[in-house]
Amino acid sequence: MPVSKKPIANRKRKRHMLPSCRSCSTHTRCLLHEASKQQIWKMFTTGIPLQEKDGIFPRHKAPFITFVLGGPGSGKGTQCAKIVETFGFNHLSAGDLLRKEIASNSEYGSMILDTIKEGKIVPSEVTVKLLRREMELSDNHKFLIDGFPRSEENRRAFEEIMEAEPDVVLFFDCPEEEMVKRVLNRNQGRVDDNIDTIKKRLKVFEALNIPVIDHYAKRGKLHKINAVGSEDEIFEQVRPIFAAYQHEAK
Ligand SMILES: Nc1ncnc2c1ncn2[C@@H]1O[C@H](COP(=O)(O)OP(=O)(O)O)[C@@H](O)[C@H]1O
Ligand SMILES: Nc1ccn([C@@H]2O[C@H](COP(=O)(O)OP(=O)(O)O)[C@@H](O)[C@H]2O)c(=O)n1
Ligand SMILES: [Mg+2]
Repeated sequence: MPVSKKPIANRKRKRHMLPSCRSCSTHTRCLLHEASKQQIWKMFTTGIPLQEKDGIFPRHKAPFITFVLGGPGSGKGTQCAKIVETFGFNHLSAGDLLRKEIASNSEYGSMILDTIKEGKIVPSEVTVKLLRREMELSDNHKFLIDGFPRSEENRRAFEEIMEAEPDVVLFFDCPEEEMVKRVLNRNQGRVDDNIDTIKKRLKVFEALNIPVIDHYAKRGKLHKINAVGSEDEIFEQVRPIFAAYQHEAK
């Protein structure tokens, strides 16, 4: 699955420009600090660029947020790669960020690993912090947030912490049989790509993710896509959605 193509040097430069914080010992932890968050999100939500005196490099564009939903193996990651290529979004996969956290031996690593093996949902606070850090570091204001929110708890945590809502929500609708087949053939060495975990994940999807999908359908934000067909056929359903928003998202 593709990760951000942003050069590392760029990330370091941005971190360095963030305000130093009396409560935190490093610039990285400072990203999670309330004051920094409020400044960035004040600008994100009002669209008013920050001044140098605000302590962070001025940005000029409000974020354009897309949530990408669908069951395990429905093709979210595959279609996100195509959207990135065609429309230039920053792809943030919640699952990839959690897996990176495991690989980096973070304090949450073993809890995340156990949760993923069980097909359950990691506490929202952890996932939203990871997403927030990536969004704060991004030079790109167009975000594809893949595999999130997976529960009403995820959704509410994002809204509260980020003080933002998605502009667009995509739902890749795929029959269970097809999802199971795809996951079992995925071949990426994932600990959760086995029949036991996939069965649990499908139950969790029905119980926790469908209510989120219903929520956005009621709010008129949901774009339901038939996820059966070739990758290109599916992308031809996705393309017009972003083409219609292209002016707004620029
Ligand atoms: N339209 C498709 N038809 C068949 N296989 C697909 C299709 N789209 C993706 N796949 C394959 O299915 C597997 C799951 O796709 P992925 O994009 O990882 O889904 P998700 O992120 O929703 O779990 C991958 O091996 C991928 O190559
Ligand atoms: N918002 C999220 C996203 C993923 N996850 C965890 O990460 C696992 C893999 O998510 P993923 O998005 O990479 O999975 P796919 O739908 O791509 O197969 C999920 O089954 C959850 O255990 C989570 O807890 N919360
Ligand atoms: Mg995925």
